[in-house]
Amino acid sequence: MSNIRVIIAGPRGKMGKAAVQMVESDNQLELVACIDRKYNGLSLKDIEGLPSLDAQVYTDARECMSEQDADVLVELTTPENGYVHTRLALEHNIRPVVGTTGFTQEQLDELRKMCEDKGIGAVIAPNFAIGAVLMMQFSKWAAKHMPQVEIIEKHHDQKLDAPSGTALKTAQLIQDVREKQQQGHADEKETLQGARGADVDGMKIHSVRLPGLVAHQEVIFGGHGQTLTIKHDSYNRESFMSGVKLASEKVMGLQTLVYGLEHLLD
Ligand SMILES: NC(=O)C1=CN([C@@H]2O[C@H](COP(=O)(O)OP(=O)(O)OC[C@H]3O[C@@H](n4cnc5c(N)ncnc54)[C@H](OP(=O)(O)O)[C@@H]3O)[C@@H](O)[C@H]2O)C=CC1
Ligand SMILES: O=C(O)C1=N[C@H](C(=O)O)C[C@H](O)C1
Repeated sequence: MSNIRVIIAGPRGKMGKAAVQMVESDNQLELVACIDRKYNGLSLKDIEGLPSLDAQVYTDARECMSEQDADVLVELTTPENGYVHTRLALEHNIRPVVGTTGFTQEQLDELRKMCEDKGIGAVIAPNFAIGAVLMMQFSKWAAKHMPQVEIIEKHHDQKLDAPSGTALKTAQLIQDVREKQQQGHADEKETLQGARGADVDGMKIHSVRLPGLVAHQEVIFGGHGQTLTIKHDSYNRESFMSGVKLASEKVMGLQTLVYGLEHLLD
């Protein structure tokens, strides 16, 4: 089988660097180019701190996608740029594999429509770590039986979006099995705004940002005389790479947009 030709957007970022290394060491995937906002017209090997690879680097995403005969775009930048790159990829019949979080529901709906109109696949995964995918699925199951639930997500202090994509996806999965309901005392009042966190149908989401953290989430369920905590920790960016690899392979056989890695697991 021929290689899957990959463009990576954001190769100098924390996730981008890990993705470049993963693709470099993989037999099925081939890095053909990168999209970087600082460097243009160089080879990856000319950029300090990146592997010695010949892939060409572009600042202009449109130029990159027009010139390169690529199969997949691995998008790991920022919410704003990520959306633009994902649209551009679909316009060029390049399948997006998106780790970037912070897209709005309207943007997701628009991208899904583009995929369906064109009959090509895309994967948008709020979390590529298998443990996080299981944490979300277990939480959905638990919420059927213990519907009083709060989510605490903790991330490094360079993160742009809050709450995290993982926390939002967890809340959406729980919404599928839980009726909207008031949690806490009916007369509860915040004496300091924000004390009770963000609200999704009565379920609260709390976002912690501190140096030293990578990506962590606890989903806490309360019942009579008991609590259940489902917790996941990513300690490094390699934890996400088997998911990026799986998505880059599976997206080749999709004709629509898949939101969440769970849809690609057996
Ligand atoms: N789905 C998942 O499993 C995971 C998703 N994420 C998400 O991935 C994204 C990236 O995270 P992370 O690597 O930690 O962030 P970083 O800030 O470390 O990296 C982002 C990179 O994108 C670059 N960039 C910004 N704009 C552009 C552009 N227009 N063109 C090309 N490159 C651009 C930045 O460039 P510069 O260095 O010049 O600023 C930076 O190098 C975030 O949205 C994060 O939430 C993170 C971890 C896991
Ligand atoms: O920005 C991050 O770091 C992460 N972002 C994703 C999210 O918003 O859920 C995935 C993971 O939590 C790391």
